[in-house]
Amino acid sequence: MSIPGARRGLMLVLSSPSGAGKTTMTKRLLATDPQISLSVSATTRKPRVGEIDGQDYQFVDQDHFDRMVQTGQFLEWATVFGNRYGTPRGPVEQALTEGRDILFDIDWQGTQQLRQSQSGGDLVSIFLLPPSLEELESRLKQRASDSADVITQRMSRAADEISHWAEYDYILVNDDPGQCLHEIRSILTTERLRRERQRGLAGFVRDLLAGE
Ligand SMILES: Nc1nc2c(ncn2[C@@H]2O[C@H](COP(=O)(O)OP(=O)(O)O)[C@@H](O)[C@H]2O)c(=O)[nH]1
Ligand SMILES: Nc1ncnc2c1ncn2[C@@H]1O[C@H](COP(=O)(O)OP(=O)(O)O)[C@@H](O)[C@H]1O
Repeated sequence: MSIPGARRGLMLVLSSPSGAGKTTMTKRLLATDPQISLSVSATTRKPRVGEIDGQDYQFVDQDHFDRMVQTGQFLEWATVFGNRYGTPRGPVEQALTEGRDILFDIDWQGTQQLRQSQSGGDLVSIFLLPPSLEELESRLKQRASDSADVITQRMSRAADEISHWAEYDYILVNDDPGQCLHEIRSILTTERLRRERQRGLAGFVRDLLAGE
């Protein structure tokens, strides 16, 4: 009798208003869980100091992005803060087929599109809230990667982004980062065990009952 092990991969989405901690949680999760890999988005945004092309984002110009749209290379794409962001289709489809999990740091527009896609059943979505708007602003300032204008623009969009909270499966308040990571890992552990994701269960139970 073989114990069921292989399962379908899942798509774990992390969304939040800018500055609430998606990138921080993404990096910590990737560093502690070898079974999940990041969907590297393409963007027309300019790289921040320390961001690596091909690792944090695939940085492309507007023409290149348009060509990717026209040739159907995106699973979803959206305009956020005046820049375009999109999820390349190929690596996601390959990961799911091979039973590997994939992590997305994308906004509510992208999450809606993934939910409606063919792979919508493989989606698990988490929305991160900041403990307060004051704390959100102080995190954006402390990150020191954006100009004052950009920070104002991101703060003015925060309420709009937060208004989509109820579209997500799980809501976490990112106060203590260690606690938040623990909660994300707990969700992942539980979702991996869902009956419909486990392959070979029916055969396992049949053999179990037959005493084999
Ligand atoms: N729809 C969509 N949104 C994305 C994608 N990649 C990043 N985003 C979102 O775009 C927004 C801006 O990202 P970024 O410029 O890195 O700033 P951040 O908010 O500080 O992470 C965030 O809400 C990201 O989650 C993508 O491929 N698709
Ligand atoms: N729980 C937390 N407590 C305090 N600071 C945090 C926490 N999570 C993230 N930060 C800091 O806040 C800033 C914004 O976080 P980041 O992960 O870049 O957010 P996002 O990707 O959602 O825009 C960074 O400087 C990060 O180090």
